[in-house]
Amino acid sequence: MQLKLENLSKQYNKGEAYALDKVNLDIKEGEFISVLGLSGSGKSTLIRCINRLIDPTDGNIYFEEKEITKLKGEDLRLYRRKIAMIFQQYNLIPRMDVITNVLAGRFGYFSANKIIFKKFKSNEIMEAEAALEKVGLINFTNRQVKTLSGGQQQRVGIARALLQQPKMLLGDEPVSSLDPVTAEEVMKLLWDINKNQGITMVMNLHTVELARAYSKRIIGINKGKIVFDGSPKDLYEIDIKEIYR
Ligand SMILES: Nc1ncnc2c1ncn2[C@@H]1O[C@H](COP(=O)(O)OP(=O)(O)OP(=O)(O)O)[C@@H](O)[C@H]1O
Repeated sequence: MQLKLENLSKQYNKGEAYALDKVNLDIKEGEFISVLGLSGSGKSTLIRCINRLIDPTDGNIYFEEKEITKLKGEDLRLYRRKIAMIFQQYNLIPRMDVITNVLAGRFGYFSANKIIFKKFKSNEIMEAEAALEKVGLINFTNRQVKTLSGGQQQRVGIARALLQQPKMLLGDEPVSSLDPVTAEEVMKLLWDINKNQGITMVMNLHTVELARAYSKRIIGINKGKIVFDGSPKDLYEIDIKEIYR
């Protein structure tokens, strides 16, 4: 198993409802998983616990058989390099050019200052160009990010994630800000990367249609609990009602 969650719970504030409630989940290397649920159901909390952007209140997380629930410092940094993330609002530096934004992937989770003052080596630049080639943006390396369309910006986000050479890619509603056609194109790109590079995908998605079309496994969350875990063909109307109840 690549990732194992055992009774994972998250309560942000004492007395409040649990955002995640005793979640158990096994993820194999190379899976393409979509996570569905209402706004506030706990989708973001789930993926942010996986990459330890937030600390779970209870339970355990194992990655490649190693417990990572309480990693700190350098160990946590090394773990996070293996788990890349893409976001609904892309989280790029709009004023900077495409290639610099991609090179930020070198830092895993980056700070703008570090990038501005960093001199990159030629092999790092070649890697960034290769990532841009993969996402179809090789002719945009010197363009300021803010001049790109939403779909192109998310491609930059994906290229940046690839530069981390991750084993798993997490997406927090990565196509929710895009029009339906562009959303499909970005999903197709993620699907290709999953197929060709074997990177495990866990994507929070906002439509059942996208989840059905691009993932092999769908996880439905309602009020912090997993209420569906199966293949798209086993997702019936009654399951969808349960997820969006
Ligand atoms: N930093 C926080 N502090 C307190 N409560 C939080 C925090 N982040 C999330 N929550 C709460 O935890 C619950 C789950 O939120 P989460 O963001 O994980 O849901 P989601 O399914 O990703 O929703 P959305 O699609 O709207 O982002 C919600 O009730 C939310 O209000």
